[in-house]
Amino acid sequence: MNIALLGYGKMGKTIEEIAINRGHEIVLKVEQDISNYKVEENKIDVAIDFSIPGAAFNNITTCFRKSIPVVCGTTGWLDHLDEAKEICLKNDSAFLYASNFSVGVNIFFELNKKLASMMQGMEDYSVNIEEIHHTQKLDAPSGTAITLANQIKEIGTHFKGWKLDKKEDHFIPIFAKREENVPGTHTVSYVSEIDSIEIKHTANSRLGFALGAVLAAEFLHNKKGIFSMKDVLSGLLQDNV
Ligand SMILES: NC(=O)C1=CN([C@@H]2O[C@H](COP(=O)(O)OP(=O)(O)OC[C@H]3O[C@@H](n4cnc5c(N)ncnc54)[C@H](OP(=O)(O)O)[C@@H]3O)[C@@H](O)[C@H]2O)C=CC1
Ligand SMILES: O=C(O)C1=N[C@H](C(=O)O)C[C@H](O)C1
Repeated sequence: MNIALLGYGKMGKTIEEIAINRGHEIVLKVEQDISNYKVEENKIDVAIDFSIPGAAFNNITTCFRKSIPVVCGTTGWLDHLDEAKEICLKNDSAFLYASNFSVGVNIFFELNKKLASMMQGMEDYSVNIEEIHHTQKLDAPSGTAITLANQIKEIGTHFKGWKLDKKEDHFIPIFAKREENVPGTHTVSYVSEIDSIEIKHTANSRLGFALGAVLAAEFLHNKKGIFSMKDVLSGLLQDNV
């Protein structure tokens, strides 16, 4: 496949390595405002966006308008996600967004839902989420932590949403920490006076995120519509996990 990389930082470079190893070609690297590039001249099969929160929406909708399918992992721009999906469908293109592309985190998402439903009605426990990332990260909380909180909110009907770095009634607290060189660690804890129950995912490098993004791009090639990592991993993540 001919792949365009929208964003060529830590993730863009890791994706390039994996994509080439899997026999793909990188035909375009967008590192600044996409209007400075002649996107249509590159016979792009799929674009993969790991850029910055302020650029993702413009990058991906520019591709949709040229009927280029997009895999997007950029976090921190989700207020515009529904609008991006609309523009994708209007232009008969294809889109796959995930707050986290690693297979391990997608298994962790399933565990999170299972634990949230087991903890329903356990009033002695309060839930909180902690995420730890490298100090260059632009957004907080992480997109993955927001996905975890939204999953808990959908199951535990008394939650109205989440709050960053503070405890408030009816909201799930997300504590965001920044430490040198941490690729991404997420912990969901249920705490009572008697004991604590925790589930935790630790990324040891960026390879898992990048491999997942390339698998998603291979899945999206020649498709139209809106997809998720559940579609990519459907054989692996069965409903009865
Ligand atoms: N969904 C997932 O699985 C994962 C998501 N992420 C997310 O991916 C994003 C990128 O992460 P990461 O690679 O670590 O970040 P980096 O900061 O290393 O890379 C982002 C790159 O985008 C460049 N950039 C700036 N403006 C534009 C533009 N208009 N168009 C294209 N590129 C631009 C930056 O250039 P410059 O430095 O010159 O500004 C930088 O090189 C983040 O939002 C992060 O949260 C990260 C890992 C996994
Ligand atoms: O910025 C990062 O590095 C990461 N961002 C994603 C997020 O915000 O959840 C995914 C991963 O944790 C790494």
